[in-house]
Amino acid sequence: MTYPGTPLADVVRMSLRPKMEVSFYFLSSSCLFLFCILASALLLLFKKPSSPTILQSYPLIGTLPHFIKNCNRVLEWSTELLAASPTATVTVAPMVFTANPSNVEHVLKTNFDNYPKGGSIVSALHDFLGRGIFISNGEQWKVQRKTASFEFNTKSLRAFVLHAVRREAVGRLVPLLRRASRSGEVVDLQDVFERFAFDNICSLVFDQDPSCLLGGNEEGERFFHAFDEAAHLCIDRAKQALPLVWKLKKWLDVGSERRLRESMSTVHEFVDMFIYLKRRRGAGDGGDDDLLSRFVKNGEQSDEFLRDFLISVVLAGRDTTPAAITWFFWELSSRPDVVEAIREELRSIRSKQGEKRTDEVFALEELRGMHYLHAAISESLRLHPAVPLLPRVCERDDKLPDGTKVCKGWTVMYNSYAMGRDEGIWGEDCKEFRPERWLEEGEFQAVSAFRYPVFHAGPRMCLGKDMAVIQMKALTAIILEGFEMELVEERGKHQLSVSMRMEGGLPMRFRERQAGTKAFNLIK
Ligand code: HEM
Repeated sequence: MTYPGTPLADVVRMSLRPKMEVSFYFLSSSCLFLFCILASALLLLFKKPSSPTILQSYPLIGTLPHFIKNCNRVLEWSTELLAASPTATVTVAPMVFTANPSNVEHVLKTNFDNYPKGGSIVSALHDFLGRGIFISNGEQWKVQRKTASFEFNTKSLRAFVLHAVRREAVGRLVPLLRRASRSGEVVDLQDVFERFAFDNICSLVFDQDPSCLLGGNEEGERFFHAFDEAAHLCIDRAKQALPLVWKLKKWLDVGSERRLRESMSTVHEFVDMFIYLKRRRGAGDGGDDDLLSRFVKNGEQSDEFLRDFLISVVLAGRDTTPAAITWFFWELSSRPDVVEAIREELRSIRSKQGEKRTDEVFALEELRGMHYLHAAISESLRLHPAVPLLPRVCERDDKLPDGTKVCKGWTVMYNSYAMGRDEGIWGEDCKEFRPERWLEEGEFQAVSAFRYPVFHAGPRMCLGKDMAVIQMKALTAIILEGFEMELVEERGKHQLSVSMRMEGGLPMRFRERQAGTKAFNLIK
């Protein structure tokens, strides 16, 4: 394994530090470049774009000033532009933003091969994810997708997921909320959900329990923090308007790039160790329902393949589900009517169970039957998609269904946040949180994934969708049956990282419910 910070980079770094000898040529061309950027940024500040769908481009520097001005608010910026565009598509060459379902279908399905993953996000994540499913294309992606789809669709994996959720919820989450409700302590529910999800995904992927929710396992905490830091620093790379800056820092092995190298190396060490232990113990010996055991048992994949694949899966599932459920609980905190409707559905399912089961957690089939809860979760994801913006890179010149021209090498970015708030797709009440819009005669009705690409769409659609919905339903049922909750500080601003988190966390106070289930003492 080679990392940045090679001997050559060290030599250069050492020689640059004492006296930065900058040539006259470099200095003058840098000044000219900076002058162009400043001049254009000023122009941009005082001048309105001439067209709502094609943003102004400047001599020499093209659309760079737009990106520099908005690189820390790409989501808000692109949403504003899309709302003002009659076709819900805006060109800021070399980028096209779209919230148009026909364009989304074209890019994600009809012309799938022409829009692989690439660009700044892939180069930013490459050191961390290697050739993992999340950023690979072509044959490399197909092989992983095929094997993973098979495993993700097995009944035994779903049962395993639910078992892990129950164990974590009943053994850790409920006692934690009970303690907080008795002491009056405020709980950051976002942090709780993130720790819960990390424990959960590590059980599913490696059969390892870092017990982050308990906060008691030193090695588990080290793994949790290293993963968190590596993921966030990679995304910070992708957000920079000038990738050259992070590439230079990486080459010099300084600042955030040094921290990133260290955290990635910690994550890689842990995952290598899990693979080694699993191979040594032999899959089938003990717990063999986790993904790593399934891959070790079924194939002859190399350790490197396994590591890249597994880290990708952890990344895909670790941030998205907690972000989604945090926003859901934020919506619930101001909607007692929705909370009551969910409780009513839970009561009605419990009443079918008969007396002997009133203190048990719900089974898979019962969770599937929760139509209103499914509608409420989908409604929250519509307004607060965990992955609000996704890019694809165009391989050959193309034209989108609405007539937008896309040149080779350009990035097409679809914005599911803007799509979720689009009147054309959802009607006049599109800004309202109204779970009923998903129900027909009490049954949940899905919509086309191209109009609602919250879990992506087409051949690369999210593999963990069902699993995530099961997890969110089970968790919500356990919390709402057992506790009343109250938001203690105003929240609602988003913070864009691996997924769309809530800025400042979600501080909640809990109170045990008299009418809640008597105990959560059984793990089925
Ligand atoms: C609410 C929760 C979730 C949301 C909103 C979500 C959303 C998404 C989205 C938008 C993508 C496309 C990403 C891209 O192409 O760059 C994706 C892909 C993926 N997701 Fe999820 N996800 C969720 C939970 C999960 C979970 C829990 C897992 C695994 C246990 C998972 C596994 C994956 C994988 C493996 C891919 C890559 C698929 C491929 O490229 O072929 N996801 N997800």
